[in-house]
Amino acid sequence: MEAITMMGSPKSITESFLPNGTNGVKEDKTTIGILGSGDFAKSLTIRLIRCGYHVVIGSRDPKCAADFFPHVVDVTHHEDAILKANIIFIAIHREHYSSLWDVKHLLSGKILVDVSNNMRVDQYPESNAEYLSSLFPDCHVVKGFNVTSAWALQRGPKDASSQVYICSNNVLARQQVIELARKMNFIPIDLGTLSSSREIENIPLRLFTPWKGPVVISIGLATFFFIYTFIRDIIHPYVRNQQSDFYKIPIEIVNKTLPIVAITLLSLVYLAGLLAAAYQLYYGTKYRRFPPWLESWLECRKQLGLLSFFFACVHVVYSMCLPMRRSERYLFLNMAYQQVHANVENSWNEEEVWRIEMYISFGIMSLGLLSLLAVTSIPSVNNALNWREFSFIQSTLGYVALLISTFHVLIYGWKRAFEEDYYRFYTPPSFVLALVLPTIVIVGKIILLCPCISKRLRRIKRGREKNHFKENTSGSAAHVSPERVTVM
Ligand SMILES: NC(=O)C1=CN([C@@H]2O[C@H](COP(=O)(O)OP(=O)(O)OC[C@H]3O[C@@H](n4cnc5c(N)ncnc54)[C@H](OP(=O)(O)O)[C@@H]3O)[C@@H](O)[C@H]2O)C=CC1
Ligand SMILES: [Cu+2]
Repeated sequence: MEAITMMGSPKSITESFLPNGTNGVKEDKTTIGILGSGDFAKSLTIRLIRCGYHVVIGSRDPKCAADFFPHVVDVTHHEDAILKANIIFIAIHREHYSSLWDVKHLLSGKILVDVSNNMRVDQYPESNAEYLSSLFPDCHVVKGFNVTSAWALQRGPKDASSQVYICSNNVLARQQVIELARKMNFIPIDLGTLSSSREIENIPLRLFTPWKGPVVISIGLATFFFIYTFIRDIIHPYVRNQQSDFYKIPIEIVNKTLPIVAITLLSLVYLAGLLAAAYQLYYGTKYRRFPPWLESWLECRKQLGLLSFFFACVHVVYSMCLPMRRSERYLFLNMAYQQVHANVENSWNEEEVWRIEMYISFGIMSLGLLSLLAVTSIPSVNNALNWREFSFIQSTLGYVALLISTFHVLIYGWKRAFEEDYYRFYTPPSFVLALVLPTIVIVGKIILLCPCISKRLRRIKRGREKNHFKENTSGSAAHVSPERVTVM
């Protein structure tokens, strides 16, 4: 641990600067300094005051800045503020850090909390906190609080759900700031040394990173199947028979697209695991790294699964609303009229009745299973399960869900696809496209379940294969093995 010299009241960093600590501040309250009087400084001040701290603001123009702070806040010059506090938040942008150069001698030994963010990921060669530390090597720079917004800070300590990531090269300074964060009703996460600050600075710039790939895939699939179904079910009949079915676009065409996307995404979840198993079988080891594309695919299975669940849910809502449509009523009345006209008393068709009953039943069952998979992917639920239980639900029941969904699609489409119109043989109906991937996955799983293959796979997973040691010493351990990653 490096030697620490403190300016201001406490002589050692081990002394507490927090409320109820014996830091020698005249008032019972601990003084926290903030340099800068912008949005973040204002919100931070409010939160600190609410949590029982005394705040001193260091500003270039204290007179002007004082108007924006409650009267209990001491708004003063940088020099004065630095002398009055030992934990000092640097609430100014990185570009202006060097303006503190003049007060460098006063900052020596203080804990500087760097709260800054950047505009872009990895904007500068070194993180802002590391830059601050290089400017003021005699200070203990702690990175933190940057993941919270000025708005979230103002909402007050009642909203005690937000996490803040803290790191510093000085363990005691880090502990002080962690304790401060806790007292401010944040959940502090200790990320170790200042080298983590770059990662912490990149956190607020992330925008649903793990979701990007799966969302792009879903949108791509939805667009493709929508256009395909539109051409096939609307444009083709129009060109061929001048039949105008454009009214089907908002509901029927969309509702044909949704289940295809749902089942394709669910197949992608399990296809990744199958490919990983095939890879391990091929190389005879689990200690070989997967190619990067497969690794990323395995890592986004949860998002793919949840998106599949989302599309399935929307499909259910659309399907339940089908009878509400005016078009459905007209078609129904027309059919009844034609039936009367043809003098048919009873149009009951046993085969059709069974087909639809089975179709709906399989649909409900697959939605039930998908819901179960989605619920067990919630971290708190997932933590309550042991690995075997989790793997049973996510793997075994997941495959059952895929099988049932496949039946659901098959029962719906087979009759319409092969009996209605000859042109359907030339262009595969959407439902046939929807069945390509699930069929590959189900057949792949059946092959893996063959006794000789599953026995070999089990040996590989237990690390008992002959070439395991050879591969292992080459240092290419698979970080994402198929059984290690959350399936959904
Ligand atoms: N706003 C937010 O929600 C969040 C902000 N942050 C970080 O907090 C820091 C402050 O952000 P924010 O309050 O929004 O920014 P503002 O622009 O609102 O305030 C910055 C403050 O820095 C001081 N300042 C401006 N120019 C200079 C200069 N040339 N030299 C010295 N000091 C200067 C000013 O204070 P004065 O005139 O009193 O000297 C000014 O009020 C930034 O690093 C930002 O990344 C982090 C998370 C969220
Ligand atoms: Cu359906």
